[in-house]
Amino acid sequence: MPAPAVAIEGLSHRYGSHEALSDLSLHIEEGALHGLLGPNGSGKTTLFRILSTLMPPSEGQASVFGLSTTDEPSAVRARLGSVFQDYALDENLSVRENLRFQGALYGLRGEALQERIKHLLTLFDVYDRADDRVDTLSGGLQRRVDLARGLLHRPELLLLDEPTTGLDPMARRTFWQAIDRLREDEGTTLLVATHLMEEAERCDQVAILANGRLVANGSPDALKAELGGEMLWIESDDPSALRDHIESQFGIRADIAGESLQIAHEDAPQLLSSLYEALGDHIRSATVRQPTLEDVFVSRAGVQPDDEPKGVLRNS
Ligand SMILES: Nc1ncnc2c1ncn2[C@@H]1O[C@H](COP(=O)(O)OP(=O)(O)OP(=O)(O)O)[C@@H](O)[C@H]1O
Repeated sequence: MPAPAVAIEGLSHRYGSHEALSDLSLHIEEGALHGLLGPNGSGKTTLFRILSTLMPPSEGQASVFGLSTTDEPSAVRARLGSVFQDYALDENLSVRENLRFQGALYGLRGEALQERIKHLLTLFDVYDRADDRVDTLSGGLQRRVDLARGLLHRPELLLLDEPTTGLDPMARRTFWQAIDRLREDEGTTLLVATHLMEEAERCDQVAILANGRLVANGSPDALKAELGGEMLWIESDDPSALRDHIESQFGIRADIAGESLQIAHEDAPQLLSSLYEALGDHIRSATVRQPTLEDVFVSRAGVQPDDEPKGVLRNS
């Protein structure tokens, strides 16, 4: 069997005494679009730094297509590309100049480099802006140029760290269309950190990190099915008091999500009528619905997804 695109075994990382990653094991199959979800500070960037060979882990190992990130870092770097939140473009240079410069760092030059630049910019629908300075492009276009930059050397694995932060919904959609074209065209394996549930829904597999630990991993449908049955959302003036009542009187788990309580149950309507009977005074309103990935996140990570960090990009 070929090695998986990424194999992470027993990975831990400490900054001083703070454990940012804790005994993480995870495989990413070749050709997959694998999402990485987690609250702020859950260890996503730390994992990306280790995978991209920027630092060794404190314990455990990670390999990319069978190559160890610590023992064979240059071979790993040749096979992976990264597009991180702070994009790596020089705003004072044109799109083409940026890509030529980046290509040269990977030993690409001449006709082959020109062709590769043209191919990627055309694939991502920005070729008509090739000779414009980067600072004249909208945020959405800059992200697509940065994506082209990360792909110049034909990496088989691409790490994307919150690639659409700061973009409006339209620019986000266009960015994801570019990703779809990339997968069709080059079959690239993608690991993408995101805080957006609709982006995680697009992934074949989703891993959820909380406090440096892997708390869930599977396809979005499988993760939702694991919650079991339907979701009951209850609004209350005092969700934590209501949770304590429910847990002690009914012996079932309830998670607090903002002003609501979230309960997964195989017969949520029946449970709701029992709750109304016993604790009606504490319930402001309630809804029953099919589980979403956000429900999975709340249940596994124990917190609600973070709000979008404030971006400074101009959109379109
Ligand atoms: N260089 C560092 N020195 C000390 N602590 C660090 C360092 N980098 C990260 N940390 C801590 O390690 C933990 C994991 O951080 P990391 O940046 O990997 O999380 P993250 O999931 O990427 O967060 P975010 O979504 O906010 O980018 C956090 O508690 C963070 O404060």
